[in-house]
Amino acid sequence: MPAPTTGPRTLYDKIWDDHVVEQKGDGLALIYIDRHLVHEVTSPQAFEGLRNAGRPVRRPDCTLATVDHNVPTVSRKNFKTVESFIDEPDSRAQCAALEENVKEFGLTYFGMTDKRQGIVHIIGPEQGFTLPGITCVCGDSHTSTHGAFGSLAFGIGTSEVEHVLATQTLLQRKGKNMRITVDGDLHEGVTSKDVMLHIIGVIGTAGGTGSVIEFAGSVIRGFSMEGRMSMCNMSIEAGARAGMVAPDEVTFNYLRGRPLAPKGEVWDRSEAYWRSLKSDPDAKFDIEVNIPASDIIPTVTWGTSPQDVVPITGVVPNPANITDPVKRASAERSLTYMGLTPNTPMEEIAVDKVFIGSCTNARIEDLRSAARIVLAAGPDAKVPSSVHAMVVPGSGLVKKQSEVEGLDAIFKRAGFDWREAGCSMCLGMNPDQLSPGQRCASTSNRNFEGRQGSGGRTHLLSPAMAAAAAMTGKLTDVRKFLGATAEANIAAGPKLKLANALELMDDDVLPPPTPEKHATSSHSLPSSETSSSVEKFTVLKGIAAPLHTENVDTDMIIPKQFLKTLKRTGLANALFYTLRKDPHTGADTDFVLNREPYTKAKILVCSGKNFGCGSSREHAPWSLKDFGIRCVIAPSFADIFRNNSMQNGMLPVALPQEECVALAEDAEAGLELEVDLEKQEVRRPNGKAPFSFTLDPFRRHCLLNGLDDIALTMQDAKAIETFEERRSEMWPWLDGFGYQGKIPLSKPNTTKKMDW
Ligand SMILES: CC(C)[C@H](C(=O)O)[C@@H](O)C(=O)O
Ligand code: SF4
Repeated sequence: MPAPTTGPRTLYDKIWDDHVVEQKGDGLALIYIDRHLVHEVTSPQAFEGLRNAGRPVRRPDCTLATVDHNVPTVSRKNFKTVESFIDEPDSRAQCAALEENVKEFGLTYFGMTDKRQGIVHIIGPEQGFTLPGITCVCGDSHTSTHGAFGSLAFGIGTSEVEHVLATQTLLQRKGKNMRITVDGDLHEGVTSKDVMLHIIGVIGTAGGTGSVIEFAGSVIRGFSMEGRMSMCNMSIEAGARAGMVAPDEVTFNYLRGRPLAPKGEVWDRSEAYWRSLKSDPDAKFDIEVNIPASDIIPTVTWGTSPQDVVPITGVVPNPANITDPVKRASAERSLTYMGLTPNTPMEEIAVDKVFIGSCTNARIEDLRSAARIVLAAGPDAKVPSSVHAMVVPGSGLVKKQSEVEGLDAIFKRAGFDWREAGCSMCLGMNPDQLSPGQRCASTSNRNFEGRQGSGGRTHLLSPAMAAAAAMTGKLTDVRKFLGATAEANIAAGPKLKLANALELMDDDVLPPPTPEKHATSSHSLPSSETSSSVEKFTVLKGIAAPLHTENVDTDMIIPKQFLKTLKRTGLANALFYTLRKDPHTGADTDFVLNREPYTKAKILVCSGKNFGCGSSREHAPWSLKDFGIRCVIAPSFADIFRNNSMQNGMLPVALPQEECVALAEDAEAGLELEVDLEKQEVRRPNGKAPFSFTLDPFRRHCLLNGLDDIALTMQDAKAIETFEERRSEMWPWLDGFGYQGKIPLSKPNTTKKMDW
């Protein structure tokens, strides 16, 4: 057994210690993964890797798949097959590929006709697949959502998806412990979404980089599981690897009776363990942030980064007041993109679309809070004809519950569009998209350029605020929908029958999955003979392209339309597509990578902080590599992007900002740089002194030798088997996740109290 952290421990330390299979030194460890969620966008290349290597999925009983990003949200009444239902060929191909893969590898799958289908981060908790104390991963950045249960949950790239499918483990470096405490009383109208947007505004989108955030304080304790999930969901927008909340009565009450949660005596045992999952009173956090609840009022974003927040009572900021030139230029660009004039009151901004949905805010409580505002507007209030407002429940079960409760009728009566479950307009990989110039009040989590559709403008806000915007046609302080008149309108509205979600989960027995081709292997790892596909990185000399942008998000590196590929290659043209192509003519712009000599760049030097923030798409490093860039130099990197790069033989070099600025000047002059990984230095032209950098020794060794993680992990087969034996003894509820025959299933407990 590896040595656990000594002394008082944080919740993160405890979960980490409980999952270390093999300590690799220098903070790096092979950790066991208890739960793996899979969706259609980031899995095809991983399954292909398994297929090519003849590897089975090691733990189908710990793996759950669904389709969410590409699915159309129109009625499925006439659904026959994915092939006939999805018009767009690439979306169709990705969904069809997942259907094939789950059959071939024998995985449990909630497909488009299954009422449990939905956004991967909604269905995991809903089913009780997500549990306290577990490690949970998915090829998706918002896996952080599941941390709300007191689990260590984080997004991974496609190479890591393959690694987990094959070995049920991951090589991970332990992050920093960060605690954000929100204490005090919240003002009326302030929700968990406002709290989180406010936090991101305070710490910035790189504020949590390298850390796992534990959310604490009376405000978080007072939130429901839905509220906690919304907060942990957006930990990724705060730059963190994961977010978590210690489990408590709220958590246990939510989980009790869920189809895949432990039952009977096993429940009692698991609950006793879960109660030990909290940070020790003297545990040390590397970073502590305290936020007074009284500082927060309903919040909305004005720009193209989630940190661009302002109270709804505020005005559009004026870039002229920003002294840092990179930041000022970014703000100016954002305002131009958003079509906003400095100093405009936020409440004067008219919207064309309202989107209530996404893994941040498409749970039952979110829809109830939006419906409440619609009711508060009065019996005859309607969404103005200039606005298209849509509600997209996060899962088939959320949809069903809302319909039993009558929420759909409230929305439809007021003129909202009521849709089927999926990611929808959060990202617009399906037909739900903004047109250029359209402005949307959105309950999702990212307001990046082009996120909801090329040229589309996104303002992030809470479900209640989104509903208020839908009713008025402009961004609106939700507090205008509170008070005596609002209460009278709600009281006079339709009587709602609050339903119990558990009663709708009648098909709680999952058939044991049976693979069509690959035998499942629960106790032996496949051989490590497959040759490594990772290119060695030793010395790289070449043209460096300068980039002066803060927060280079992954949607900017490669927009969503290119995520529909089933391959890892052919993405060179997709790199920085929206910056490289004129949206109207399709002609090349004068973006740096379109100019000589940078069309041949091998290195990218970014002078602004936070390169690669946003999604877990490995397509970002794939497209850089395909273009010919194998090294990015920047002041800081988002964690997932950094990992994804190294999985592909690429080197992310973090240097102090002033050194990045100096290298960008060399690059501007068209001079070559030389990156030497052995010596850990970046050599500059004209005899200027080199800059040193450090990379952790293990990753450096792997890159220098072109070693691939899966082959390395195969060598730890014995340790993994030993870990699994111990896991079955200590946490038996983690084996089999409720498959018939493993853990006896009883009918759900239906006594849960329901509140608005
Ligand atoms: C497609 C997926 C890789 C991506 C993510 O990781 O976040 C998506 O869910 C998103 O929200 O951009
Ligand atoms: S952030 Fe949006 S696109 Fe990504 S998983 Fe959540 S709902 Fe889907």
